[in-house]
Amino acid sequence: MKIAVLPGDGIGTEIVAEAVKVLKVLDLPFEMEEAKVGGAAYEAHGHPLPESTLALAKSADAILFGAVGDWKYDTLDRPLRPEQAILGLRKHLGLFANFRPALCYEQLTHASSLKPELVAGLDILIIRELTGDIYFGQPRGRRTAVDGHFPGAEEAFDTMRYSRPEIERIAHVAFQAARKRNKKVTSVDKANVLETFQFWKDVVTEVHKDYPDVELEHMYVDNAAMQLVRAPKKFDVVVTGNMFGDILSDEAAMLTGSIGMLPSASLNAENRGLYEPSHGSAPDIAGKGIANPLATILSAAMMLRFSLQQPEAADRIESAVRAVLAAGYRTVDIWSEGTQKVSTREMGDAVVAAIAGKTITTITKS
Ligand SMILES: NC(=O)C1=CN([C@@H]2O[C@H](COP(=O)(O)OP(=O)(O)OC[C@H]3O[C@@H](n4cnc5c(N)ncnc54)[C@H](O)[C@@H]3O)[C@@H](O)[C@H]2O)C=CC1
Ligand SMILES: CC(C)CC(=O)C(=O)O
Ligand SMILES: [Mg+2]
Repeated sequence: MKIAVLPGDGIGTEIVAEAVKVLKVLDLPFEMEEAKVGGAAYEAHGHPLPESTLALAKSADAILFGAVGDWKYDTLDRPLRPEQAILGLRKHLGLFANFRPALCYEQLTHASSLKPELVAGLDILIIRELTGDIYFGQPRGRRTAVDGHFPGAEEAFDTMRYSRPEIERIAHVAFQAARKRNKKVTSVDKANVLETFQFWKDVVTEVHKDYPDVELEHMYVDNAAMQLVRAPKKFDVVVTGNMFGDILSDEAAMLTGSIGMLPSASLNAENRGLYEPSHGSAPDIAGKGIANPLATILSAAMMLRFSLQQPEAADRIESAVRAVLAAGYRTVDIWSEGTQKVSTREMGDAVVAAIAGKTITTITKS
């Protein structure tokens, strides 16, 4: 078994190093091979997703990905920007189903910006369609407007589109996931304005006929954004398109305490997957050793469960994360009074120690 390790840029290298440490302590029969991606690959090879990196990703049983991007690349032509690497991997590998579980760990109830009673025990799953929508739709570009409010003016345009099979397959994923949970799917759309999302709603409703045991509700995205912070525990599985899912999952991250707590799995039809934290490369904190590595470590656990058939090892990682949080270890993004601020590396070390069965020093509240 081979894992392709693609750390990327910014905090990507720092957090992936901790996840790799955690995977190594499990002593499982797989090899890891690292390659550059994003801005790091652009610097080394002139392209954010070089052929060699793509070939490694295609040949591996699973991919552990950090994050890509930096403000300094924002003036590059779009095909050369670091973000094209992750978009390219999703497209080339057909990674259409993105699972973003938002769990509020008991110890982090007070780390959320919401009232503790709103988030205590939260366990929702956002399923984001990942290879369609306005992020991939063609045509797109710049041109001179021939109509609209300002004919003759320079304008930019993108294309929002979804085909029936694209919607059907993600809807099946969502209903099947809900069957293993609390049997409720909220399909988020903007059917009141966008034809693409009226179609989305119609197709999800048709697919629902195969799952009479699962409750389906439809919600407009603006309301969903509001309900997520009003009463998040009313959701079970949320299924939505690429752009709405991108935005809502960052919002949901704050229900868990921090974007540094939200892992993700992106799967294709063969259940091969790419595993990455839901956040980006965080250039504002890169190099400071303060990034929270837990989303990446928890993504590695998802990788063991979904792609590498190692559910016990995944459980061990998740239990270790609970143990270090219970012991009071906190990176700065989840720190609160009475807990211990630790660095990215110290958090990784604590998870490794917990897996190895070593006693973790409990930090007592002052
Ligand atoms: N999958 C990917 O590779 C993604 C890449 N990006 C790229 O990342 C770059 C930065 O984008 P932003 O909009 O700033 O989003 P971001 O997710 O990188 O950061 C947003 C905020 O969250 C904080 N943050 C993120 N991860 C954290 C962690 N593990 N621990 C503690 N704090 C954390 C950051 O410090 C920042 O204040 C851009 O180039 C963007 O395009 C953004 C999202 C996903
Ligand atoms: C390049 C972006 C589409 C990445 C992102 O924001 C995400 O996947 O959440
Ligand atoms: Mg995002």
